[in-house]
Amino acid sequence: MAEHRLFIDGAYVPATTGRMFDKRSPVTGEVIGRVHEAGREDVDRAVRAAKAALNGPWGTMTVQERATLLQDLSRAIAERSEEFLEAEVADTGKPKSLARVIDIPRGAANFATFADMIKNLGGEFFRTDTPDGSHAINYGLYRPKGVIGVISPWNLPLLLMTWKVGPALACGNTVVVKPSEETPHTTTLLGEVMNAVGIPKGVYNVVHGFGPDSAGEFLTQHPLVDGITFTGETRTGEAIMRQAAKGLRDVSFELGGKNAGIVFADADLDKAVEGTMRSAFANCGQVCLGTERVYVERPVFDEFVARLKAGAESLVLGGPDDANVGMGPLISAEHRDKVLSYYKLAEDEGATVVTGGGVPTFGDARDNGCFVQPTIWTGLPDTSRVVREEVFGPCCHIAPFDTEDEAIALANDTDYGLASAIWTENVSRAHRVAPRIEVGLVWVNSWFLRDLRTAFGGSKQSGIGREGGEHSLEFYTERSNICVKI
Ligand SMILES: NC(=O)c1ccc[n+]([C@@H]2O[C@H](COP(=O)([O-])OP(=O)(O)OC[C@H]3O[C@@H](n4cnc5c(N)ncnc54)[C@H](O)[C@@H]3O)[C@@H](O)[C@H]2O)c1
Ligand SMILES: O=C/C=C/C=C(\O)C(=O)O
Repeated sequence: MAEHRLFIDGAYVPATTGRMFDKRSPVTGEVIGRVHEAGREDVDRAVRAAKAALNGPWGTMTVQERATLLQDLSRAIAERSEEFLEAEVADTGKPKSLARVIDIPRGAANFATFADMIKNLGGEFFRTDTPDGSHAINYGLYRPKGVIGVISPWNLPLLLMTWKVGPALACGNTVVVKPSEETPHTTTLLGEVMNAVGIPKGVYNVVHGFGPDSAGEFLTQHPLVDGITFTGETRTGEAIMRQAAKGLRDVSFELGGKNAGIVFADADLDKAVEGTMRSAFANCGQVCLGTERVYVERPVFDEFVARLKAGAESLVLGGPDDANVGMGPLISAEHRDKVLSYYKLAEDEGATVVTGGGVPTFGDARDNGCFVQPTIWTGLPDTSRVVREEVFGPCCHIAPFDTEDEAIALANDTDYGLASAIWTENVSRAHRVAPRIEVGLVWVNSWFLRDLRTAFGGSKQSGIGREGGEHSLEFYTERSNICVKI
């Protein structure tokens, strides 16, 4: 059975608490790992190691040397991709067919992309006239922010953790990562790769544990942590922001969503159905960008609902190794209880259950896992909780609309502002509607199509700040302006 220790100052160490917690398989419910739970003392050691590493060989490396190391790291992840794949699917239960094309390659790309970008980071320059008839020159420089606390979730563990660690290291910072308690494996494994390629000790540290009164809180409260980057639930973001307020530490947050898909009658319905299938059910609906509200123009409403229903009912459910499987389990029994509570609530609120709404039976060990049926509802009012709250499961509600303005108003009628997908073949309409959706990311005739140079993040309660491309470099650095009187 896998045992996940902490990774501090380049070495795997047990937690000083002596405590461990179980990691269960979402596919069968069996215990598949034991995880060391870091205490305040362990987190303090990790943060101090990260602080010290800023002044070690890492701190004096040239940008070119750092970028070369990160390219080596990216290649090493790709070379060990089968190992990362096994670790990721064991923790999450997601299909290998998905993790092989999304999670693991992005783990490698997140280092390569920012290794390239950092080499081209320029700066601003101004020539300033002075009253004595001479002038001054002002130029901007970037420094690493310092020790970055990285708190990551369980839905895309390696992808989302490296999305932060990649640019943080490219900018010369050091990190202490607290991965989700549900998915400790790939973050721990990455420590081996860091050592193998020669990233100096103390640059990458991992502490395991939970949030409140555990490693997450100890890390975000630590006074030597200079910045905190967090992906997870909106309510957790609020708690972390309070913790970061002490000492005025900077935060970058990627939070929840209640994302709308808008399907116009002029859409290519094949594309719209295929895209909505992925956005609602991929990763068992556990993607922050996923579509949980679909608005469909009335003339194609019935056909769209029927085709999405057929698609959902054709999905094969099961474990990671079966190539026919299109949907795995939810992450945990606890999360399944939450999702099933929304399935029940939808019925209590008067939904028509188009398909699903329950738990599949397999007649084997998977019955002890965390599977739920892909589920589609219609008929709920805009005020219902199921239409307003993030479920984070394989489900969506579909409602009709009659006009473009109505579709935009419905899409914007939410506390969240992460992403949206618009389906139309009318290019003018696409450009007219997309800017009016109050979200950080709008996809037209696609979903989760990523270019890592672009701004990524959410408005309203979906986040604070943007990461991606130059936005990541902005968050993970401090600027100095140097003013030289001539
Ligand atoms: N916007 C995005 O890019 C994005 C991406 C992925 C997931 N998400 C969101 O993440 C959520 C699902 O992930 P989750 O359930 O792991 O989220 P979560 O907020 O429960 O946990 C995320 C991390 O925060 C830690 N944590 C919890 N309480 C803490 C505290 N008080 N102090 C410090 N750390 C604490 C957890 O241990 C975990 O590592 C969904 O809401 C989803 O929308 C958003
Ligand atoms: O579940 C949320 C997915 C987030 C994806 C990214 O942060 C990304 O693709 O960089």
